[in-house]
Amino acid sequence: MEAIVVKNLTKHFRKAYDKTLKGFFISLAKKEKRYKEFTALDDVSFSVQQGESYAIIGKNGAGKSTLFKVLSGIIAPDTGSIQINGKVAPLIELGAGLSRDLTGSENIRLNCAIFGLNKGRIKEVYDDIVAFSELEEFIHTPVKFYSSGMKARLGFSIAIHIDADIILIDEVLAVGDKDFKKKCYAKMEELRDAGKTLVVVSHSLKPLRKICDRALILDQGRVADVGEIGAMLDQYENEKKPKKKKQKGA
Ligand SMILES: Nc1ncnc2c1ncn2[C@@H]1O[C@H](COP(=O)(O)OP(=O)(O)OP(=O)(O)O)[C@@H](O)[C@H]1O
Repeated sequence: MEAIVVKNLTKHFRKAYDKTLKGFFISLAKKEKRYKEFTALDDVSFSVQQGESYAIIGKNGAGKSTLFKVLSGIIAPDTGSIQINGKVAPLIELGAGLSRDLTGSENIRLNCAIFGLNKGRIKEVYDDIVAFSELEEFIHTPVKFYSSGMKARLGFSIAIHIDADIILIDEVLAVGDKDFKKKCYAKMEELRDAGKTLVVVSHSLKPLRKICDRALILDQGRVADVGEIGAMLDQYENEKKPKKKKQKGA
């Protein structure tokens, strides 16, 4: 059975030509268009099977984060449909979902409640969340004083403990230290083996080879290819390599 079915998603953004105040008034006086339409997602369709570990790869600006935001319901697509079968834990932006003025501890309780855990279940998972995040010393400190790595630890730890069926992970591990990243990748393998569905965006391709079953390559908002992880990463890495200039006389 499919965990996620995405059909013909399109998302446009408006980009300002000239963001200065002067530019704004000049274009207003000239009755010019002040924005150009930019297509971040262009007719994107794919599906993720339940229990599958799925990578989304692509260059900077390819549309990966936009796709994740649409999948998590943070932004609406212009056209297309998304069907999600199961409870989603979105881990999409560093610190997203964490309230700056609340402590780590308060954020854990708040997020667990938002994701539907009852008091008893929150009590059960609370210690595991704190232990996995390794933030025991800072758990009563407001999150606004956390470093980006600390926020990533807390966010990841909450996301994997809220009894979700589908976990969306967007590059949040980029800021973590080496040991914590290793621990997270091992956890992701464990979650996959336990039958959870994972959708991962990362520029660190090596761990994806181990964790994921399939990958989708996004290129300028379009699906360039979908296939088995090894083949997709090889294809993507080869395309990324700068082409060697031909030697004269060669
Ligand atoms: N809110 C927005 N308003 C205008 N343009 C946006 C907005 N969000 C994203 N974009 C544009 O959409 C394009 C895709 O951005 P997105 O962040 O989805 O790419 P990405 O593949 O995640 O890139 P990266 O690997 O650098 O994180 C970019 O050109 C970006 O500037």
